[in-house]
Order: sequence, then C-alpha cells, then structure tokens
Amino acid sequence: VDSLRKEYKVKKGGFFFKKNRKAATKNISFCVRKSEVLGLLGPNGAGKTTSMYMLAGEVKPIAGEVVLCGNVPAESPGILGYCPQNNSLWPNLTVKEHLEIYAAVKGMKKEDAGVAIRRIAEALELKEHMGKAARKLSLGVSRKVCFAISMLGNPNIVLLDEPSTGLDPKGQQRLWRAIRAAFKNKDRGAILTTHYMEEAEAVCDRVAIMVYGKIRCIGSIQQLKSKFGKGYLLEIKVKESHQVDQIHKEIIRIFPHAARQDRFSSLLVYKIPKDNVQSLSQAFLLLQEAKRAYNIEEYSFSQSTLEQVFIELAKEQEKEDFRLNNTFQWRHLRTESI
Ligand SMILES: Nc1ncnc2c1ncn2[C@@H]1O[C@H](COP(=O)(O)OP(=O)(O)OP(=O)(O)O)[C@@H](O)[C@H]1O
Repeated sequence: VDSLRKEYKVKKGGFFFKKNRKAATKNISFCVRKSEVLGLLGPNGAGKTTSMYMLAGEVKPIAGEVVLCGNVPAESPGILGYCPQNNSLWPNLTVKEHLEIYAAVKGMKKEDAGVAIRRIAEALELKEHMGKAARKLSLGVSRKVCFAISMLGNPNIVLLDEPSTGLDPKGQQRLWRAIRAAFKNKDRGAILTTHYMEEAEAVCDRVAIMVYGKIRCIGSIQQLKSKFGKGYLLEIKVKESHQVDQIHKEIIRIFPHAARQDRFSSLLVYKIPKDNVQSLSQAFLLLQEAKRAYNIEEYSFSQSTLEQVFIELAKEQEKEDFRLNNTFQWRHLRTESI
C-alpha cells in the first residue's frame, strides 16, 4: 500500500467548512508479508474502515496505489477475501445457501466447495445454523458467516474488518484459532482491524496503529511496547502491613522516580520510568532481595501493555479533535456575528 489518501467533503452546522474537505487517510503506506496477519488499530474515526474500503475497491482513493500479489487484479477469483464491518447477508437465504453462492462466485468447483464449506462450518461451530435464514441469526453467528465467506476459496489476501464484534468469548477464541490456522506458515496474508487489544495480541504478527488518518507506528507488539511504552508497572503484595513505609522507601531507593499509583494497605502499585531500569536482570535481582528482606508475599514487574501504548497514541487524536472543534466553533461564532 503506497501513499493512499482519501478525503471526504465536510458539512457542519448546515454549511461547509472553509476548507471543506477532511482527509480520512493521509498518504498511508505499509506492506503485508506472506503468512502474516497485520493488525490495524486506532481510535474511532482514525481511518481504519476507510482504508479497508480502499483496499477492497469499494472507495476510490484520491491518491496512492495498492498492489495485490504482484499486481494481480483484485477481481481475479481467489485473490481477495473480504469480511466487511457490517454483516451484509441476504435476509431470506440460509447460511448454507450463502456459502454455496459465494463459493460459486469465487469459481470453486462444486465438490471442492462442499468440502471447504463442511470444514469451515466445523471449525467455526456453524453446523447447527446451516439451514437457518440469515435474518434469524444472532449477531455473533452472522459475524462468523461473514468470516467464513471471506475465507472460502483460500484467497491470497483477506481483509477482516472487526471480525469478532458481537461474538461471545468462546466464539472469539474459536475465531482467533481459525484465523491463526488459516495464515500461519501459509502463502497468504491478512489485514485485520480491531478495537480489542486482546485480539491483536492473539492473532496479529505485526500491528499498525492509526491516529488521525496516519500510520503512527508499525511493528511487532513487542517492538511497539519497547519503543512507545512509557516504562514498567510494579505491583507488590505486602504480607505485613506495618512494613509498607519501609518497602516504599526501598522501592524509591531502587527506582528513584517510581510513582506510586494506588494506596491500599496490602498492595503497592508503581509506575517506573524506563530510565530507572538500566537492566532487567539487575531490577529483578534487587526486587528479589527486597522480597526476602521485607517478607513480600509476591510482586510483578511488567512492561507497558499494548493497551497503554494504544491509549497514549490515541491521545494525539483527541488533542487534534479538540483543536479542530475549537477552531470550528470560533469560525462559527465569527460567521454568526457577521
Ligand atoms: N462517507 C463519509 N463521509 C464523510 N466523512 C466520512 C465518511 N466515512 C468516514 N468519514 C470520516 O472519515 C474519518 C475516518 O473514518 P473511518 O470510519 O474510516 O474511521 P475508523 O477508524 O474506521 O473508525 P471506527 O473505529 O469508528 O470504525 C472520520 O473522521 C469519519 O467521520
């Protein structure tokens, strides 16, 4: 994906903005490797769905280029599978009919289609729903059907726009297993948008975080945590509450800029800035010594979670929204006063 840009016309309060176009994606570029699931994360309005629409060919970009498998046309059968955010199913057709129609559209032979449909129905626990009309399906089952349709015919590239929305935890786990199995060590790749950090951690090999129409960062989850995580989280479970003050002093001695977060009599929680930790082995050595010296029940010392990284980066979009909204109100007021 090379420098993909999309702008929409903006209309607010019944009239157009002075600059009446808003960029939903600002020249985004990235690539998806074979056997990789690339996660596209971002706050609401960051431009994920617009990106998916452009990749699927539903929306025309104003600039940029998408190259699929060495520039094979997207409409070639077997190239692209797409699970859009909305469950676009025919209300009166059954699940089986949906799968058979899409298999035929994708050019699958009838025997191959039968085998593939049985296999995917089993993997996603869809068997008992095969004869039901789409309008009678729950949101979660409809979602699974859309995913199944996108995977039919083993496409080389699959676009999954929030595939697990509406699924219960067990259904999510099943779907994640199916996604992993479909792409791991296979000659194909996927782009998956999600609001669930757990989903990104479970299925994505790399993650791109979009903020305000731009790809703010891209890399493996570990790389993003190391680069954008603000530090570490230390949680200490205290056995003898009279020792809290001494333990606190010891923690400040080990990590001089540790910031205490919560105040419970038996739990101490600290945020530790990165530069207070020269080496992880040294930090664990000192914490082990403190554990023995103060009879600490247990402690955990962990890196920022993907969620914390996401929240930090998403703040940039909030700031930008605030700035734009205020500019707009100011213009609005001026227009009204004229
Ligand atoms: N048809 C449209 N007309 C005008 N503006 C649009 C249109 N579709 C999207 N936008 C705007 O483009 C920006 C990106 O929207 P998009 O739906 O791609 O974000 P998103 O990251 O998918 O959000 P969400 O997580 O809520 O699905 C937003 O500011 C949105 O308001």
